[in-house]
Amino acid sequence: MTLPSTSNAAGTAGRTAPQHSAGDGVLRHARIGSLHLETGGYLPDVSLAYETWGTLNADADNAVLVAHALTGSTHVARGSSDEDGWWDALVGPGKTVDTDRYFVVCINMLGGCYGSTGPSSPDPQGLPWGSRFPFVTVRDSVRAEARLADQLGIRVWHTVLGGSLGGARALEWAATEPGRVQRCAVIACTAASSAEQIAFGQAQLEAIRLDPDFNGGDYYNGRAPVAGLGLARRIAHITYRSEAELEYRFGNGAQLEEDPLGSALPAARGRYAVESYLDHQARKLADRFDANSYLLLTEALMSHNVARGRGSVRQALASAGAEFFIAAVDSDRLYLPQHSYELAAALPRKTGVHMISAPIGHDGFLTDVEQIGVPLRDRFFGAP
Ligand SMILES: CC(=O)SCCNC(=O)CCNC(=O)[C@H](O)C(C)(C)COP(=O)(O)OP(=O)(O)OC[C@H]1O[C@@H](n2cnc3c(N)ncnc32)[C@H](O)[C@@H]1OP(=O)(O)O
Ligand SMILES: N[C@@H](CCO)C(=O)O
Repeated sequence: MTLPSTSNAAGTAGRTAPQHSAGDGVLRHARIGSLHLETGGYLPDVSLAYETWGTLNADADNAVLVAHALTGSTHVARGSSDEDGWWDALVGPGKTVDTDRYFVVCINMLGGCYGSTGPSSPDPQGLPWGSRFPFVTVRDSVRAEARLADQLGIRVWHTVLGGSLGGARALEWAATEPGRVQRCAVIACTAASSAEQIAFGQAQLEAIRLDPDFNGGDYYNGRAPVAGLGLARRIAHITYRSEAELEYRFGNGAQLEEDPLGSALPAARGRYAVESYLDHQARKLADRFDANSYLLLTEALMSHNVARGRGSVRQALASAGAEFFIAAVDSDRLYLPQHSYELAAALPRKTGVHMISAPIGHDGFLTDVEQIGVPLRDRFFGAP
């Protein structure tokens, strides 16, 4: 298994402001100090990985934070390396989030495996944290990200936006740091995880934990639990796609290259096309993601509840100074549009829900993101 870099080595020392205002989509690390976590855990030395694009202006009022989804990285847009970004259609020169005008920042979530301190990072003794890495919440990550914003000289975000887990982070930013978020876009996400979302998450967690190679989370000196992680991804991926899309693309047919004449019974051959597709998704994720980070971020998402400790959702967001943009995917069977309407109804100011019309389901917030380009530009990113 190839793991992305999880180095704790900070590219910038201590709490001094990094000397870069012009960004280029290059991975950087910032040490933000120790963190006491919401549920009692403690991390003595936290490093956050991030990328930036564009230039922070003299008034520092053009900074935009983009939050990635569950398995996303900091690479939201192309940079000097030309490697594709996961929201290239939305973020870049001349795009809705125009990197010629805005200073765009994307931070790997605390506990992730794209460079921020996570379970595969070394503890103070130099050993991987593994099973000893504490439970983190979306709120913990926001508190950590706020320290990085301080280091970058960003007192207030022009906009914070994200989809799915990234939407949860954006919403939590608006509630946790109400004075620091002017605009907030929550896409394909809700105010709190539902029972069904938690249930899907739990099945994924069990798949990983039951892999003998998981070893309670301490597997860094042995084989990684790729089978468990792959099974978790299969379960998740089914929820990310719609029944109609799977039917249209794969039906009940056999995997074609194994059955060029289309004559075999897939059941007899043991492999349907949709199985092959899920196997591919499983392998792809297991090749790029750490199982402990997958567990940790999934648990963080399961615990997402912007109202926790703040009364109702309405009360939690009452003091949020941000203007909101809420979007959902019409075919999403994981983050139901109805829940986005409920979130919109709880906001301090009347806000509609922009509907992304895509047949594929939840992943539509990635594959069809261009559909929010115009409304988001109209609402948040109009003329300078
Ligand atoms: C390094 C990083 O990737 S950072 C992370 C960035 N990504 C993110 O933030 C989100 C994570 N990404 C994703 O979830 C997905 O990549 C998405 C949602 C963006 C992709 O969605 P889509 O474009 O609809 O891709 P789709 O689900 O059709 O999958 C296509 C893949 O399935 C493969 N495939 C299609 N049918 C079959 C089949 N019958 N058997 C086997 N494989 C198949 C394709 O060959 C293709 O493979 P590839 O991705 O290796 O090129
Ligand atoms: N496909 C996305 C969906 C999560 O919302 C991901 O892997 O991050």
